[in-house]
Amino acid sequence: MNGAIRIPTPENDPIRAYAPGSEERASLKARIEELAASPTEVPCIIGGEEVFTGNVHEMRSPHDHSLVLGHYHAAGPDEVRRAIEAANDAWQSWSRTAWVDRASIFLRGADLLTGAKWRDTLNASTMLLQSKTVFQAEIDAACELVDFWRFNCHFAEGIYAEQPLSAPGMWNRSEYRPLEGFVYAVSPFNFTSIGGNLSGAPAMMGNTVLWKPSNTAVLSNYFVMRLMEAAGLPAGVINFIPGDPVEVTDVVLASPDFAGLHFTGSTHVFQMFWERIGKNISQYRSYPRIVGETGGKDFIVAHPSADPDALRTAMIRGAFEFQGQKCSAASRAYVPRSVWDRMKDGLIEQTRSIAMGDPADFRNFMGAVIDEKSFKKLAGYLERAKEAEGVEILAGGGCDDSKGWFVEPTLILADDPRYETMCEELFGPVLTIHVYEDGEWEAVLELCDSTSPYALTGAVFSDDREAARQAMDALRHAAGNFYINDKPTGAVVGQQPFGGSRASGTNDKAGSPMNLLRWVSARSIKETFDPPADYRYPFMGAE
Ligand SMILES: NC(=O)c1ccc[n+]([C@@H]2O[C@H](COP(=O)([O-])OP(=O)(O)OC[C@H]3O[C@@H](n4cnc5c(N)ncnc54)[C@H](O)[C@@H]3O)[C@@H](O)[C@H]2O)c1
Ligand SMILES: N[C@@H](CCC=O)C(=O)O
Repeated sequence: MNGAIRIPTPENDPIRAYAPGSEERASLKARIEELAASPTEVPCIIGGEEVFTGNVHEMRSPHDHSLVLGHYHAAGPDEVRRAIEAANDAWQSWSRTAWVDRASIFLRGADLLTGAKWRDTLNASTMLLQSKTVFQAEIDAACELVDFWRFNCHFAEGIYAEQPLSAPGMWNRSEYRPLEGFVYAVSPFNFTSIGGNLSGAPAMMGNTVLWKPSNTAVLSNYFVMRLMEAAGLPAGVINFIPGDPVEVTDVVLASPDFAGLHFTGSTHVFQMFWERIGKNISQYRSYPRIVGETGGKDFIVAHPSADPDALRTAMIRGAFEFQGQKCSAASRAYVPRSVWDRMKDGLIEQTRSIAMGDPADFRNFMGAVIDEKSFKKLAGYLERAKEAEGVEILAGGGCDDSKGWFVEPTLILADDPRYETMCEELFGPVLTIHVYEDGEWEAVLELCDSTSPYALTGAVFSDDREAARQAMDALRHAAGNFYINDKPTGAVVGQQPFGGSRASGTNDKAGSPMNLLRWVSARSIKETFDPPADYRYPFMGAE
């Protein structure tokens, strides 16, 4: 196509309210009922073909064990090899496909997702299999995914426009080539949009992809794959291969065509990937790009000038929305005694008032945690907290697995600021609070900075500008997303590029040009218009 094409200027997708009596509410509820009543058979999708491997696994709702939402067919080593072949075949044409054609597919996908058909399907499946409330599903599976695709097209346009200077007699150009090989996208259970972005971002930049979704989020992720196909994604560009993580990964990492890892998940899994890739390094055609956003132990630190009402609201929303299963969730708080005395009762009362249950009942604020493994891990922390000296459970602390994996929103008060729940990522609805004496502000900042190996998100609450500035400085490397007088969750694409450093990841900021740059390998092209025809420099030989 001739013409300097311009991507439509993106705007964040508005969050729908699903108000009682609204058409959108009725339509979403109908889709939830439909998906719950008619189980879905999820195949692998390899080279555009559905592959039913026969190695089937149930998909059960976390808030209702008896509800089977369908089965997915797991990829084994043969299917993974087929997916690598399909990705390599598709690479021949996709890596040469014009930017305008690649962009239009993702822009179309985003547009389709603003309509009821796809929006309801992605939201309903996220509510049913990941136990998200309507609001949490909407900001993730709908809004954030629309934003990832639209904003990334806009950012990619900026990358392609970045061109070098040309001295007289030449024309210099930067060509942003896709990587030579395929990208392996490995996504977590907790954000449907992350699956669409881990697979979509490299594909948008001209790469082909093997996408291994989390086994506890297959349903919504499968519909994301279907949506990309409906938007026109050619066969083999993204290959959807749910399966045993170790088995799938063994085959992927053994391929010389492995060119990049786009990972989001826990820190220990990412570190395992890094080690294995390092060990295999000499067998790859190129140095694989490694991008990983991982765990967090996200903090709220309050100054004596903090507004107790704003602080309480941020603690509750930051810690308990989506059952605390956000990498950004507030899980440790440092509160000065004077503020604590004014907020404690309200915090406990409001935490106890939280409605928990089936997300299909739109009145619930929380659903269940994702699976039995997570339930047991959380139950273990709560049991130990009940016994530990200097530790008090102020609200919650109970678990109930009779119908689903329900863990109560829990507030723990810990005298020891290095008690285990102040340091380790629990990934559940548990907030541990350490109360400090008002005069220890600077010491508490140092404590907050040094307590955990993570550095993902954090927030300071202060009505004193100087104190906020001190916190920003002292905690400069403690969080990749830092909030002043706001909860540490809920980053919006295009507004707060997301990611952390230290043990929290490579901080390549999902949904930003920094991330997209990892999926291209630039070629510098110099074209000389009138090449010299004599090897001697001008005036050579002259005294
Ligand atoms: N920093 C971020 O942006 C961000 C965003 C979301 C989630 N997270 C983190 O993700 C974690 C929660 O998600 P999760 O429970 O799905 O994480 P997880 O690490 O258990 O799984 C993530 C992905 O890795 C795969 N995997 C697991 N073990 C593997 C292995 N041995 N080999 C290969 N692949 C393997 C899983 O199947 C899944 O697809 C938390 O630690 C959270 O903080 C981080
Ligand atoms: N980007 C999301 C968190 C994603 C990880 O779970 C937030 O900012 O809350």
